[in-house]
Amino acid sequence: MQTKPETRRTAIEIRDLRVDYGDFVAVDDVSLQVPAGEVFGLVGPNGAGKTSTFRVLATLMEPTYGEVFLDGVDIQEDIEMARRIVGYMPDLAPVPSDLKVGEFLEFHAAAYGLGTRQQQRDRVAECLEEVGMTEQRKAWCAKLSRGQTQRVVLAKTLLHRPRVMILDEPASGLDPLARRDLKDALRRLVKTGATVFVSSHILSELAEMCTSLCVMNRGKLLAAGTAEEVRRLMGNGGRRLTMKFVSQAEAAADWMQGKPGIEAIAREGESLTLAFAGEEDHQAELMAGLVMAGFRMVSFEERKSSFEEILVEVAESNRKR
Ligand SMILES: Nc1ncnc2c1ncn2[C@@H]1O[C@H](COP(=O)(O)OP(=O)(O)OP(=O)(O)O)[C@@H](O)[C@H]1O
Repeated sequence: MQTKPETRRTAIEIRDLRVDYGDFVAVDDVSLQVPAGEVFGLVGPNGAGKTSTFRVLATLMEPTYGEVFLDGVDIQEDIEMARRIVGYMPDLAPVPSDLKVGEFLEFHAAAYGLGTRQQQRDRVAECLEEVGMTEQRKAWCAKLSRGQTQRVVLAKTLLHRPRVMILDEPASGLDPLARRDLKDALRRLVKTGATVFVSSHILSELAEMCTSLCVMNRGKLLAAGTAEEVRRLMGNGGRRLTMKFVSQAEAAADWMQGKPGIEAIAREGESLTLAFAGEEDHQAELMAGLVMAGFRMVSFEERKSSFEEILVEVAESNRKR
């Protein structure tokens, strides 16, 4: 029996979002849909426009133009409802040094109007448990480590049971163990039906915790999808071809100049590494041509550019401008 594919509702929809600071365009016509239940990553180098995008989603800033829908609610039409839906954890959010963890969270539970005092305390206990900080309830905020502080701020973000969580660089400065705990907490959250949109400028931080992701650079969205789809889209199928010759590598490099798909050739001794973006046919013609021209090849290896390499190239191309 065939089952109908499940269509998931869209938790975050961004349409033609633009954010200007004076003459400077920080977010440039970004459109994106994030299905419910995802841990969705936003990757980009410093200054890409991640925080500006997130601040609009969190209703902290009005866009120059564009629309944002959270769980179907137009955040500019119904800001009150949007604020009930969204939970925002800013980059390096401060915690008050003169409060204990429990006091800090109870203050916010009261500010959110989360029922009676007892219900507020119970909710604080649940959120502390969710982030693995139950034992620190009586600790002074000032005494917390960086990872513990991040977790307390995450607990604060969870208090009002947001259906859409916007987390700006939550893993920055965390050690691998704390990152794993964060990943587990996010996975648990999406199982309860929440959607998480999380940013980082370091892909490896996100790759392990996200189901899908998008890449932003200089205000523009470059690609979105699974890590593999994004790699394909951004790398333009880019791959490295490495070949080793018995001799005459330099002559082989001359012979290959200008052939279809070759973007760059680097030589090291009798080895050549090609940045190659051509079709498979071009690759086959290249190999056959080399052999027919009499170049004696010892080995030939194809390697796809890793996603991290593509991101580094993006960041470096910014620097060169
Ligand atoms: N209030 C502001 N006034 C003027 N320019 C701003 C303002 N806020 C951000 N910018 C600029 O907008 C661009 C995008 O900044 P944004 O903070 O959104 O990027 P980001 O991807 O979060 O960067 P980072 O990873 O460094 O935090 C940057 O060039 C930044 O200098």
